[in-house]
Formats: sequence, structure tokens, C-alpha cells
Amino acid sequence: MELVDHLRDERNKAQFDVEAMKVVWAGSPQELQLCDRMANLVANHPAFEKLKRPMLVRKELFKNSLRKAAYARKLVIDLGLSEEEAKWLRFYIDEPTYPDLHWGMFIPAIEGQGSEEQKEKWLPLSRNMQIIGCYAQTEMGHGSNVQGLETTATFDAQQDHFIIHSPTLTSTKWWPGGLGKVSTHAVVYARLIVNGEFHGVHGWYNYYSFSFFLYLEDHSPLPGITVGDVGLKFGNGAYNTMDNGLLRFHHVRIPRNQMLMRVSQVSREGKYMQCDDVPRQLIYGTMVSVRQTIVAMVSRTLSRAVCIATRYSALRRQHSSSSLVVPCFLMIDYQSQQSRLFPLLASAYAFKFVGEWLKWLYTDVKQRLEANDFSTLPEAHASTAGLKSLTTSATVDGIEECMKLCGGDGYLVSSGLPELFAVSVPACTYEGDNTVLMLQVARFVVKTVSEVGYKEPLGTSSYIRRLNTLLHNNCLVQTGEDWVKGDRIVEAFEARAARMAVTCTQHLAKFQDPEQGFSELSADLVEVAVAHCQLIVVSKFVEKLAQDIPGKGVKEALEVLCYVYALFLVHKHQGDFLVTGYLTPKQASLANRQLRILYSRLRPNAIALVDAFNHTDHYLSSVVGRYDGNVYPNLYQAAFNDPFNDSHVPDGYHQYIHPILNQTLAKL
Ligand SMILES: CCC/C=C/C(=O)SCCNC(=O)CCNC(=O)[C@H](O)C(C)(C)COP(=O)([O-])OP(=O)([O-])OC[C@H]1O[C@@H](n2cnc3c(N)ncnc32)[C@H](O)[C@@H]1OP(=O)([O-])[O-]
Ligand SMILES: Cc1cc2nc3c(=O)[nH]c(=O)nc-3n(C[C@H](O)[C@H](O)[C@H](O)COP(=O)(O)OP(=O)(O)OC[C@H]3O[C@@H](n4cnc5c(N)ncnc54)[C@H](O)[C@@H]3O)c2cc1C
Repeated sequence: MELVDHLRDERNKAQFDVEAMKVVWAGSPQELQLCDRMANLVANHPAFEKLKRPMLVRKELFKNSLRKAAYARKLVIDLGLSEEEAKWLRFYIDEPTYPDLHWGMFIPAIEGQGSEEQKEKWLPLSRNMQIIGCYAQTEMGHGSNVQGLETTATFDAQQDHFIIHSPTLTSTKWWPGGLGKVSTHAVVYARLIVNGEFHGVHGWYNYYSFSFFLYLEDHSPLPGITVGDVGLKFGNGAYNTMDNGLLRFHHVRIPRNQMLMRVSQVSREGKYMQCDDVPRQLIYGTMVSVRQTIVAMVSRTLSRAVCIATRYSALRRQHSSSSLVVPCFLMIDYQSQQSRLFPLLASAYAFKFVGEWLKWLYTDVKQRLEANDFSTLPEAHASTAGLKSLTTSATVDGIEECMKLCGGDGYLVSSGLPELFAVSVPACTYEGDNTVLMLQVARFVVKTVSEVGYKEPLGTSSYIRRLNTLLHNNCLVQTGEDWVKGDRIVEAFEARAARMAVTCTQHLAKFQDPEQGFSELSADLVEVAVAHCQLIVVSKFVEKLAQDIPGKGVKEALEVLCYVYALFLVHKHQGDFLVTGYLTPKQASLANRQLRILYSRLRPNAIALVDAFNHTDHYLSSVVGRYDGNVYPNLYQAAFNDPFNDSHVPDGYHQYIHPILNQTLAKL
């Protein structure tokens, strides 16, 4: 039977080569081929069916996720998949499970913080999954405040042991993924006590957290260990496939050599030694690595929601403005729908490119760290923290907007959007609460501004070198067309970020106690950080356009997306641009007018741009976002696939409805 493509007319409107755009989106022909292969491997394997997931109760859901993880592992072994292939396989299985933490945090923690000897011992076991590990940092009372961790690791020189202990209820390890039921091992963060002294006390540190490698034997907890799951989380299915755990220690002994010893060591005699030249921030290194990964992947999450909402918008008709009866307008042709949807489409591309850049930055930093060059660590920390915060917040808001863009049907689980929202929203909290991370960026920016004159700003903050120009030269835009020039756009974002940073730095200088100032101005500081991070995203998109991009019309389509992204932000944050005096109201209004023109230029390419994400229907798992656009019959069928429709007589009908109908409630 010939398949009907209900979006064919829309696809025919495309003004660029979709296959070439797929390569740009994937990053390279090899990446495209790799992702395509893994996505289809998952889509065509019955073990990875996921439509029934939201209907399962927690225990069934969890067992189901264990089954999938086991099949995935079997595929990795049977097909001899590389670590990179296995990573994409897990990604397309699309279900948070313990291997995410094992591969994503436990192994990187050992790689980053273990000594050579420790790595040699534990990494092969971990990579073969003979042990399964998690990352246990957060405590019930201390998430954002890592310095406040209370778990203790006291050295016992007599027995050459550390004694791990949870001295208070609030020191209970709380949230680590994979901890609740599965992990055999954990990297545990604790305060080190040697000879009765806390170690690692520095000017800015009260406590110093150390990593320990902890054995949970034979899957029954070791004596002195209490372990369990933190409980049901938001959303059906969603993150409930993960066993986020709790963990308490009651004077648990572990051998001394289970302390991860790259940053500091404790000798047999109980001597504490800090490794020369290795900054203690390295114990935060795993977080930097994971924040980078989150940014690299988040564009896919947003692209998924945008793909669903764009396809449905290009199919569904509503009434025209002149006739409320005859349905004729495609939803996507409403200006208001475009002004909500197209900036999200542009953001997905923008986040993809900034994610690529961040990956490059992180790879560079990692190589430097291996050579004991720590000079770019502050830039890596600020960029990973800030971009993680900016992109996850925008993505989660974007998914919610996509849900609304699909009207009532977006609210149905079968649209794929509610579960996507529920599984994505904790990304604003895990790996650092987004506000807390933005405050870290603000510290970095303010410090850079304060040091102007005796320390050269580098990398993402190099615009601060041109502070004088940025503070005094105002925008030169005179026509709408002036807004679609890369250097002009970047300069506008630089001027806004620099002016906001300087104002905040001046306000901070008025406080005698800098920390009090920082606390009182924290809401403004977050805005400074947002301005700095948006500048990074815009400038990386503009830099991308300066590259050679093959394929008919591809570069032109990307240019439109880039300016939509940037001008949408100018419009949304016009208060910043106006208050800082960089723009006049007329220039702000020209930006908005140009944005509308860009929407009309984007419109014919909308479906092709989401097709270029190359998402399979399995990955989307959305009735309204299907590739063929055959929505209505499938939407109708999906209602009957719900087990709730198996019978007309639901459980409880006879018991609770009959008495009402028959007026026999008194018997209840
Ligand atoms: C898949 C999902 C799985 C989820 C897993 C999780 O959630 S796991 C759990 C995830 N949990 C979280 O994410 C917890 C979030 N909380 C934190 O990461 C920390 O508590 C903090 C960064 C907020 C504050 O840290 P603090 O109180 O220690 O200190 P401070 O602010 O005074 O800064 C002191 C200096 O250190 C610098 N510096 C800081 N971080 C880094 C870094 N990573 N790298 C390099 N440098 C860093 C900072 O710039 C400053 O430099 P300066 O100015 O002196 O040159
Ligand atoms: C799904 C999920 C998975 C997780 N996985 C892991 C894991 O594998 N391993 C692990 O160790 N942890 C894990 N976590 C824990 C996670 O890292 C923490 O939840 C996170 O760091 C935030 O800490 P918190 O929950 O204590 O929030 P809090 O720090 O209590 O924050 C609550 C509110 O206070 C605000 N706030 C806090 N501090 C400040 C400040 N200094 N200035 C201004 N505002 C502030 C925040 O913005 C937020 O609005 C996970 C969490 C979730 C939800």
C-alpha cells in the first residue's frame, strides 16, 4: 500500500537541500550516519518499544527499564559497538537508567580524580560493567552548597582505613541516580578528617569534599549501610525509570586506597598531602564534564518538541479571521503561532552549534588538564555552568510552549510532549541549579571586569577588552536590513553584556562586604550572566555562518535562523538594550519589524528544517508529530490503545455509579 505523505506540499516548499542540512545538524557525515544507524537499530528492535511506558506502575516500569538496559548491553557486546555507538544507542532508547550515571559520572569521576594506579584497577572493571557505579555527592540538606556536605571520612591510622559516617539526617546522600537499587559501587563525597583535623581548609573553603570508592557487596548493603530509592517523581514514566537513591553510613570502614587520590592523598602514616599545582576545583571536574554533555545534547530535546509542534501546526486548520465557521488557516500561518514557534526552532539550531563549540572547548581543557595546565579552567567552568543553565531553562520552557502550541492534543500523553517535559524539567536542577550556576557565571564576569587593566580577558570574555568602545559607542542601525549583519548583532549583544556587567560591578563596589553585596544584587547578577551567555550563543552561531557550509540554500536558511534567534532575544530583552542606552526605541522597533520579515522567510522552510533533525517516529513517540503527518486516524486509534478503553464498564462502576443512578447511596 502506498503511504500518503500528508506533509508533502509543505516539504515541496523547501528552499534548501534537506540532506545537506541533516549533515550540518548532525555535525558531520560520519555523525549523521552513526546517529541514523543507532536510531534505526533502536526503532526496529521490539525490546525498545516505549509507547506503553506511561501506563506502567513504578515497579513494572523499573523492571522494564532494566530489561531494556540489559538488551542494550547485549547489543553492545554482540555487535561489538564502540563507546560512542553505545552512547547513541542509550540516547535513542530514550529512557533514563543507571547506565547513564555509570558511564556519564561514575567513570568520568574515576578518570578525573583517580590516581594512575586507581584508574588501572577500577576503569577496566567499570568499562566491562563488572561493577556498576553512581555519583553520590548531593545530601538531603546540601545540594547547591557542596561545601556544606556533612558526610565524614575519618582516617584510622591503626587499621589503615577510612570510616565513612553520616552524622546527621541531613547528611543522608539524596538523589544520586542508579544508587537506589542497582549500583554495586559509588563515588561518595565526604569531608576528610585526619588526626582530628578537617583538611583542605583554604581562604575560600570551610570544608573540602573528597571522593571515595565504596563497595556495596553482593548487592546486599554492607553492614552499616542503609540504601533505598527517594520515591516516585513527577510525571508518568518520565524519570521514574531511574532509581534515584538515598544512602546512609553508620561508621562504615573502607581501605585507605579507596580514596580517589589525584587531587590529594593520605599516607599510611596519616599524613595529608595536597598534590602540587593541582587546583582543588578539580574535584568539581566531573560536574564540568557532565554540564558540557548536557549542553551538547539539549538541542536534541528541544528539536524533538519543536519537530512535533511544527508538524502539527502545518497540518491542523483553524478558522480564518473573516469566517469563524469555515476552517482554512493552517495553524502555522498565524503570525502569533510563528512568533512562538519559530524562535524555538531557531534556538534548537543555536544550541546545537554552541554545544559543538563547548565540546571543542572542553576537549581542549581536558587535554590541558592532563598536561597539568589549569589556566583555562575558570573559562571552562563559567561557560559550561552558564550554557547548561541557559539552554536547559530555555528548552524546558520551550517544551511547555510546544505543548500549548498543539492545543489540547499537546496535553495528551500520545503527543509525546508531557513525558518529554517531565523527563527534561529536572535538568534545570541537576548538575547544578540553574540560578546557582548563573551566579557562578556572574562572579566570573564581574571578576573579569574588575581585573581590566592588569589582566587580559580571554576567550568568551575577550569582548571586555573593548570596554571603552562598548560603553560609549551606541548602535548604528538605521534600517531593518541593518539588523541582519553578523558583526552588528554580535556588537549589540557585547554592548548589552558589557554595560550590564559594568553597572553591576560598580554597584557591588559600594558594599563594604562583597559577599553581602553579591547576595543583595543576586537577581541583577543573574541577568548579567544571562546577557553574557546569550552573547556566547549568538556569537557562536554567527561564527558558524562564517564557515564553508555546503548544500543548496543551506547557509541562507541558517542565516535566517541565526537572525531569528538573535532578534527574538533583542525583542524579548529590549528593556536591557534600552536601559543600557545602547539602542533607541526606534532601533528596537526596527528589530521587531525585521523579525516579522524573517518569520515570513522562514515559513516555507519550516517543515524541511525539522525534517533535517532526522528524528525517527520511534524517537519522537508522538502521534501529532509523525513524519507522514497522518495525525487524525492515529490520534483516534491511540485513544482506543489506552487500556482504560478496554471496557465500557470501568472498575468501580457498579460499586459507585449504580448507587447514584439507583438512589441507593444510603447502602454505601
Ligand atoms: C544526568 C543527571 C545526573 C545528575 C547528577 C548531579 O546532579 S550531580 C550533583 C551536582 N551538584 C551540583 O552541581 C552542585 C552545584 N554546586 C556547586 O557546584 C558549588 O557548590 C558552587 C560552584 C555553586 C560553589 O562552589 P564553592 O562553594 O566551592 O565555591 P565558590 O563559589 O566560592 O567558588 C570558589 C572558586 O571555585 C571555582 N569553581 C567552582 N566550581 C568550579 C568548577 N566546577 N570548576 C572549576 N572551578 C570551579 C569558582 O569559580 C571560584 O573561583 P575563584 O572565583 O576563586 O577564582
Ligand atoms: C532527577 C535528579 C537527578 C539527580 N541526580 C544526582 C546524582 O546522580 N548525584 C548527585 O549527587 N545528585 C543528584 N541530583 C541532585 C542535584 O544535583 C541537586 O538537586 C541540585 O544540585 C540542587 O540542589 P538542591 O536540590 O539541594 O536544591 P537547593 O540547593 O536546595 O535549591 C533550592 C532553591 O534554592 C535556590 N538556591 C540555592 N542556593 C542558592 C544560592 N547560593 N543563591 C541563590 N539561590 C540559591 C535555588 O535556585 C533553588 O531555587 C539529582 C537531582 C535530580 C532532581
